[in-house]
This record gives sequence, structure tokens and C-alpha cells, in this order.
Amino acid sequence: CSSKLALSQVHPMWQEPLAIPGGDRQSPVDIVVRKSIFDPQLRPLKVQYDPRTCQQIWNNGYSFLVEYDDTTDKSTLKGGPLEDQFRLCQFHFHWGENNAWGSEHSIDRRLYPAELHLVHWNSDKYSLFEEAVMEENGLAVIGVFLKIGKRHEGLQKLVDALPAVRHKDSVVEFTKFNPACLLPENIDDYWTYAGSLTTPPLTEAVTWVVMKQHIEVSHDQLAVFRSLLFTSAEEQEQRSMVNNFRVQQALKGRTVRSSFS
Ligand SMILES: NS(=O)(=O)c1nccs1
Ligand SMILES: [Zn+2]
Repeated sequence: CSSKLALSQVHPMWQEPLAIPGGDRQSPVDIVVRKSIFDPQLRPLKVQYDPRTCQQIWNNGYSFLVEYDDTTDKSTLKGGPLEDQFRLCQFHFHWGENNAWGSEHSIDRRLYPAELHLVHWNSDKYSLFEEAVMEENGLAVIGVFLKIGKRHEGLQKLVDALPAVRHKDSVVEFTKFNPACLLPENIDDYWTYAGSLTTPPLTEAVTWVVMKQHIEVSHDQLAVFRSLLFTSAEEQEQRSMVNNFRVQQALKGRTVRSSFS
């Protein structure tokens, strides 16, 4: 997909803009479980991904994006809190320099070593990701926490391709990958709230769906994420791609709903 959002070229932990115009629904946030409200009207998520739409992996200097062909409605997300149909555009991760932190969201302040984001845009209302990214009902992002444990067999194909995109701006062909293999067994239990992108342009366009159940990956698999670089091959100083998460933002009165009681 063409999620080639121009990330600020400042230090990879790009300078937080002083204030987002009217920023009252920024992400990520801490999810306080006992303050979340069970909403029985929340339906199960309907995920339909076609591995044939998988195209490439791109190191954009902040994370690595696995990009999908989003020119047709082949890989879609609907249901859950969503009224419309959304198209999968890309997925990426955020992670830490060690296993103590790395996720963007937290659950009762508990951080995970990494967090997967599956990024979708509203194809019922808009015709391009770039258009949807500016609209309040434009995007839906599924967040899945990663925990260190047993090796994730489905992730290994992606891990094996990462050395080819070690440097910023590198791209490698990557096909026939179904990201549904990265979802936890149970996708019916989630939290949802109105938020924003966590990297520039930070637009308040995202319906977040944060999975209650985490997935497990091995220490060695996550170590390969940390072997990536923020810097391009030409740059003198090589900087490891770690801690590429945004600081948590104030809830500002928002309600976080849960699909489970
Ligand atoms: N981290 S995120 O999923 O909110 C995102 N930022 C820019 C494009 S997708
Ligand atoms: Zn993200």
C-alpha cells in the first residue's frame, strides 16, 4: 500500500511536535481494565486476508512495514466496532531495546516487549490510504502484544527476510504471507477506543482495536528486529532500530470499551 507517510527526518525517536492541533484523541494510551466499559453491542471482528496481496517489506527508518496491495477489497477487516469495511494496507511492529518495554499501549501500565499493528483504511468511504488518513473514521488498526516465549513459526518467514532490509529505505520482495497467522487464537476479546496514528502525521483518524490475548515470539526472533537499523547504508553512524514507540498520551476523557465482560 502507499502508506509512504513522510516521517520526520529528525532523530528516529522524532521530536514530538509541541502540540497536535486540537489533540484530544491521541495514541497510544494506557488501558485501565477496571475503567473500560463492556459493550455487548460490540460484534466479533471479521478478518479476511488474502496472502496473494502481500508485496514487500520496506524499512522506512522508523519500523519495517510489510505492505499489501490495497487496490482491491481482497484483504479486509470489518465487524467489531466498525460500521464500514476496511482494507489492509500494511503491518509493522514497535519494540524495545530489551524485553522490559517496547509496546505502545499498556494494560494497567503493563508494557510488553513489542506490539504488532495491522493498519487498515475505510474503503467504503475513501479511495486511498492518504485520503482516509485525514478523516476521523478513516483508519482501523489492530494492536497485538508480543511476549517472549516459544518461537512463532508463522513469524519466522518474516524474520528470515529482515536482514535484506537492514538499512533505512531498503525494500525486499515479500509475498504469500497471511498476517492472520500473527493474530492470537482468540480475537473476540479486545478493547477499542478512538485514537490517532502513533507516528507522523499523528492524525486522529484511528479506531483502535487492541487484542486482550498476546502472541508469543522467541527471544532470538525479537533479536532480529533489533538488528535492523534506523540509518541508511550511506550514513556514517549506524543506529540500531530499537525503542521505536511513542510516549503514552492522555486519555482526555475518552472511554475505552471492551468486547468482553
Ligand atoms: N503506528 S500506527 O499504526 O499508528 C501508524 N502510524 C503511521 C501509519 S500507521
Ligand atoms: Zn504502529
